[in-house]
Amino acid sequence: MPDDKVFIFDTTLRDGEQSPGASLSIPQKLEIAQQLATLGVDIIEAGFPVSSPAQFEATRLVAEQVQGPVITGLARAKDVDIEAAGKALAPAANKRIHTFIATSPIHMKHKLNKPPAEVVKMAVAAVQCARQFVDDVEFSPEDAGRSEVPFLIEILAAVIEAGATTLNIPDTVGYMLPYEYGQLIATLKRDVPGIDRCVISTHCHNDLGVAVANSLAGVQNGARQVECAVNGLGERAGNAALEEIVMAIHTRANFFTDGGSGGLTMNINTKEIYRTSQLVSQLTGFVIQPNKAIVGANAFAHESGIHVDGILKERSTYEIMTPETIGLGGSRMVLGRHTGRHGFADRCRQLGYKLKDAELEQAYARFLEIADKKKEVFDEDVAAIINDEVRVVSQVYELKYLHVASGTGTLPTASVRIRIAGQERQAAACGDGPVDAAYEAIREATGLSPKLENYSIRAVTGGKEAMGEATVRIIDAGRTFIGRGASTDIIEASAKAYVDAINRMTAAQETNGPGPKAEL
Ligand SMILES: CC(=O)SCCNC(=O)CCNC(=O)[C@H](O)C(C)(C)COP(=O)(O)OP(=O)(O)OC[C@H]1O[C@@H](n2cnc3c(N)ncnc32)[C@H](O)[C@@H]1OP(=O)(O)O
Ligand SMILES: CC(C)C(=O)C(=O)O
Repeated sequence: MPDDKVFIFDTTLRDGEQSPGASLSIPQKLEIAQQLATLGVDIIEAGFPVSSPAQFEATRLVAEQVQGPVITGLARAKDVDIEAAGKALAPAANKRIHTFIATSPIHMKHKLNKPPAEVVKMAVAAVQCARQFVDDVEFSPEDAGRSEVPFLIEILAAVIEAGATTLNIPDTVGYMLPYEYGQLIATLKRDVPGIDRCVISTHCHNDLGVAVANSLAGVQNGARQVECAVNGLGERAGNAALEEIVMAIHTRANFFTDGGSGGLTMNINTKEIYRTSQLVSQLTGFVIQPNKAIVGANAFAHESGIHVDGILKERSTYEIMTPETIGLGGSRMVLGRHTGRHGFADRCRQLGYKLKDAELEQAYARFLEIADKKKEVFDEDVAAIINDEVRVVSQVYELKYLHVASGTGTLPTASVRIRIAGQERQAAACGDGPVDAAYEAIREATGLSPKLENYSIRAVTGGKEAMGEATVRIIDAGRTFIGRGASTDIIEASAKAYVDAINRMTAAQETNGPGPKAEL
């Protein structure tokens, strides 16, 4: 077995699913298992077969249908558990039984109510029983992190003799710190007789927020299997997050020196990481926090002026890995109160605006005012800023009067009066809702019917006096125009936005010049 390969053991479907509220149906488990195989994990822990008929069936179906990874199931050090695991795993081409028993004084005394010698006997018997079903047997001394090291050495030596092939060292309650966990792995690797015939594995929980750091310390000290779960799912604060482990090893491969061979390898196709993370989040309903490493919405987002400037000049100034490596389309440049001139100018260019220096300065000043009021400034806002600040459009159409009637059991109707080049025209119309009715009446009054492509409204200020700001995007003869309107009355804001877009469309038609992507 090459010593520079790290095996990724995914326990999303077993320990991950033990997260309160994360339960998955059998088809959902199968879907995740197939994606884990596409991601390239080496081992999938599909469930705890004895614990329920659904767990048994899910493990059996994963064993039957998922090709590639080794499929494993968990079993206590009890014949009934091991037999259930053996049966559920039978259809798998590559299978492993993972059996465990607690070894810490606290667990042995209070939970198992058994003396250490009996625990050793149960562990040995469990491994021997598992070997009757499979050649590949993993043993875990549960709560190893709080176990006495001489006892760990004794029980691990005994299970190796009994036929265990992987020795997993769980920090079950996330108690250990990285240096300590690394030293534990180094000690076991050095002192357990026969351990060189086995793979040493980490299984770290995140109660102190150091599950990934502990796992990496384990790898640094000779562990070559890492147990982890997608998005860090798992009991309590979760397990080591698969995506973080993989990208740490991928990005810093040479840090984990390995007898001079240069670095560590894995079987993972990192480009599948984002897709896998999203799938698990959607199916479990566990939302990913925006600042989560690797897969959070902000993991490859930049807003601060100095950072964006650096990134635009050379990506590696602020990105230690590329978003493409995990299967994302690219980095996200967010416009907000921290954006600098370089970032703003770049976005204007991307949107198709060619601004002179003075125009850019004027637009940037207005942008900062808006950014101070909003968390994020969108492309539509940039278009509106440039429209308002830089390109003053003549108001051919002006909304003079608007009346809307709508409510439960009422057909929404609107009447408008619009001033068009000095003359006023009135119209009334019905619609699917008050905004639709108002737009229909405006179309009627102006005689123009551009296609409405997008409509959005949001509160610009807080409280019950909040200003609503409507943004519309209309299309005419293949050209897009953005209009904006603000009012404390959201229907009025919507009508103003539509009229604004029509004015921009009319101005562009009059000059008939080639327009950028979003017309001014
Ligand atoms: C650290 C971990 O993640 S361990 C895995 C945790 N996962 C789960 O618990 C999965 C869901 N669990 C279940 O479905 C159930 O708890 C079962 C089917 C496993 C067992 O259910 P029950 O038989 O009703 O027992 P219960 O869960 O209440 O208690 C656990 C029993 O197993 C014993 N036990 C716990 N771990 C082990 C072990 N590794 N080997 C042998 N016995 C064990 C306990 O001492 C207790 O035995 P007791 O009844 O003699 O006191
Ligand atoms: C069963 C073992 C590996 C476990 O989940 C733990 O100790 O956390």
